[in-house]
Amino acid sequence: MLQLLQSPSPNRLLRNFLLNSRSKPLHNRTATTVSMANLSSDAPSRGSITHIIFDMDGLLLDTEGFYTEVQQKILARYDKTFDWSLKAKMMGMKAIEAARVFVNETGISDSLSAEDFLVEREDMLRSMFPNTEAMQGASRLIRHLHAKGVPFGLATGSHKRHFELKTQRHGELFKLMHHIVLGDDPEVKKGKPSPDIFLAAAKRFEEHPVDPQRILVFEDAPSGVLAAKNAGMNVIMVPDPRLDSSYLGDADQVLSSLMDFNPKEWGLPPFEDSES
Ligand SMILES: O=P(O)(O)OC[C@H](O)CO
Ligand SMILES: [Mg+2]
Repeated sequence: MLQLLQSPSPNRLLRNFLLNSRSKPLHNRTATTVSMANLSSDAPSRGSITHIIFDMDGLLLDTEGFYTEVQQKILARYDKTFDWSLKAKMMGMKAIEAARVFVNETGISDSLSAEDFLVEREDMLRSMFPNTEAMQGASRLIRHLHAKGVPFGLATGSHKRHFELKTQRHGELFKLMHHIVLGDDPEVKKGKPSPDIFLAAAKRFEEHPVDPQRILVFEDAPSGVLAAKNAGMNVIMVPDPRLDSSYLGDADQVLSSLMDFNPKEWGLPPFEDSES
C-alpha cells in the first residue's frame, strides 16, 4: 500500500482502527493468557519494567514532518514523489544511512550522492528545527516518570547539532533525562535497526547491568522497534497513523498516542490524573 505524503488524508482503515482502539492496545505479541481469577487489579499484565528508554523524533518531538517536507521538495526536482513506503524505511536511522536509502530507493543516486543530499537539506532543516513542538503526552509522561523516580534515558538517531536545534525550546524536559545517547555517539557503530544505541543507553543507567526484559522502549519508527527487539527489550510503538499497518506487528504494544499509555500494565506507578 503506497500512501502519498502529499495527500493529507491518512490511511483511513488504519486511522479508524487506531481511533476505535484508543486507550487500549492495538497489538500485543507478548501477552500471555492469564486466568482472570489469578489477575489482581494491581498486577502488571505485560511485565515488570524498571527502566525506560525514549526515542525522540516522531515520538517525543514532532520533527518527522520537517524531514518529509524537505525530502518532498528535493524529489520534486527530479519529478518524483516521496511516499510513506520510503518514509517508513528512512525514519529512525542515522542521517547518512537514511540518505543512502533515499538516493538509492528513488533512483537518483547518479545525480545526487547521499552526502550531497545531506548538504542540500541541511539549510532547510536548520531553519525548521528550532520551531519543533512536543508530541501530545510527551511532557506529561516524562514529568510523571521523573516525579515517581523511574529512571529513563533517550536514544535518538539524531546527531548532536540537530539534537540541539530540535530541543532548543524543550530544555526543561530533556534535562530530566538521566542520560542521552545520540546517533553520533562513538558507541553507536550502526544506527537503528542495529541494537547498538539501545544497548549503549541501557549501559548508562546507574544500576547497570539492567536486564533488557526490565527495560521498556518507546518508539515511532519501524527501524527503532526492530532495534529495541534486537536488544532484547520491550517496546511500545506510537506510530504515525499513515504508517502501513504491516509495520506494527513487531512491537509489544501499539498506541495511538502517549496519552494512552497505562503505566500499571507494565508495573509502573499510575498517573495521578487518571486511574491508569
Ligand atoms: O527517531 P529518532 O529520534 O531516532 O531520530 C532519527 C532521525 O533523526 C529522524 O528520523
Ligand atoms: Mg523516531
